[in-house]
Amino acid sequence: MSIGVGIIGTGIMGADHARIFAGQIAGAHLVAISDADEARAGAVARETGAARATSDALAVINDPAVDAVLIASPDATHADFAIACIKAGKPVLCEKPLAPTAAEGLRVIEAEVAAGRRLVQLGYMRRFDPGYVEMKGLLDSGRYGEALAFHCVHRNASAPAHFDSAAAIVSSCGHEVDVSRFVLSAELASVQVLKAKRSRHATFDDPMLVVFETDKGQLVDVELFINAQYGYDVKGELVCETGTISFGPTLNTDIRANGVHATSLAPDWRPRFAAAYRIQNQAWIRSIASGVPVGSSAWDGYVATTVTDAGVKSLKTGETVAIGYEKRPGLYS
Ligand SMILES: NC(=O)C1=CN([C@@H]2O[C@H](COP(=O)(O)OP(=O)(O)OC[C@H]3O[C@@H](n4cnc5c(N)ncnc54)[C@H](O)[C@@H]3O)[C@@H](O)[C@H]2O)C=CC1
Ligand SMILES: O=C1[C@@H](O)[C@H](O)[C@@H](O)[C@H](O)[C@H]1O
Repeated sequence: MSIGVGIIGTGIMGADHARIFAGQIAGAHLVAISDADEARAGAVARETGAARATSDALAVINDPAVDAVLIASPDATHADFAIACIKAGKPVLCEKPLAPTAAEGLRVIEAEVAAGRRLVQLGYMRRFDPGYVEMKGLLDSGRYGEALAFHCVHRNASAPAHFDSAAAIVSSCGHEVDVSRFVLSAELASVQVLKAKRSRHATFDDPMLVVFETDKGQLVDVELFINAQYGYDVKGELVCETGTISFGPTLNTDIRANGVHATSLAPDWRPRFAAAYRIQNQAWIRSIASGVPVGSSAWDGYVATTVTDAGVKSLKTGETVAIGYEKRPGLYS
């Protein structure tokens, strides 16, 4: 059986997901595409072979030929569309974040708990990135002892027009929140956000250093630099008791010339995490067929928003903020 997929939002990410579904995913076919800009939806539908294009997201969710929905519209729309999918009984792969704040994210948890089954997967695709997966596997093997600290670097070439300091914490650093919980199998207990000297290319606090302490006493530090100019660069180094684990170079081209040895960098996240998006989307389709959820759940999405809420609070004061969570419902145990 082939699963009919509908996509909401066909900007940078939605169009990329549509191309991934059109060319690289088994067991699924594109049915309907929506974007507030109908012409944009139409262009992506023509390019990817989706049957229908509309400006009405709810028409996609309620389309009888759509079995599952991918949400790639702006952050503030995610919770309402995810809840509409849950009410329609349709599995949904919702781009991160679950919502801009934990209060909004909790509404999705309530809807899913009321439905009594897991329908939401969050698009924290780093859980499918071969580098992070291997890092977690090596840590879990026990060969290097306990993880003590996790150094992370998250640099973008330039910020989208709508970005500010809080968006950098929610939308960019949210990835490190999710992937450090995944790699370390730990919860984040506190956060402190420190502002570095502001780059003259930035209109908000950039770079920032975000420091978390886990419930196991480990430190996770994230250099967040959204206007780094030179390219997209994501790094991670795990410091363990008897060794360190980091993932390899980000792109494939390796140049030796003029006395310099250089590795090319992606301009943004799409080429850097191409494998992760493809593996994530394929895993989502398989999980719909098998009924076994994979990846980040709505609960993981709620946790990430709770952590980033605390980060935004720390941003204002510079103080360390303790992070408190709601009780985890049995659906997510
Ligand atoms: N997992 C990842 O690595 C990444 C995830 N994202 C997430 O993906 C989402 C989309 O980001 P981008 O594609 O960069 O944004 P974008 O601005 O390029 O695209 C958003 C699209 O949604 C459309 N839209 C707005 N309201 C809508 C509505 N009510 N119904 C249907 N369409 C609507 C807009 O017209 C636009 O075409 C965001 O939530 C963002 O946080 C973005 C970049 C990378
Ligand atoms: O999710 C993403 C963007 O929204 C965000 O703006 C970037 O910083 C991330 O690297 C990318 O993966």
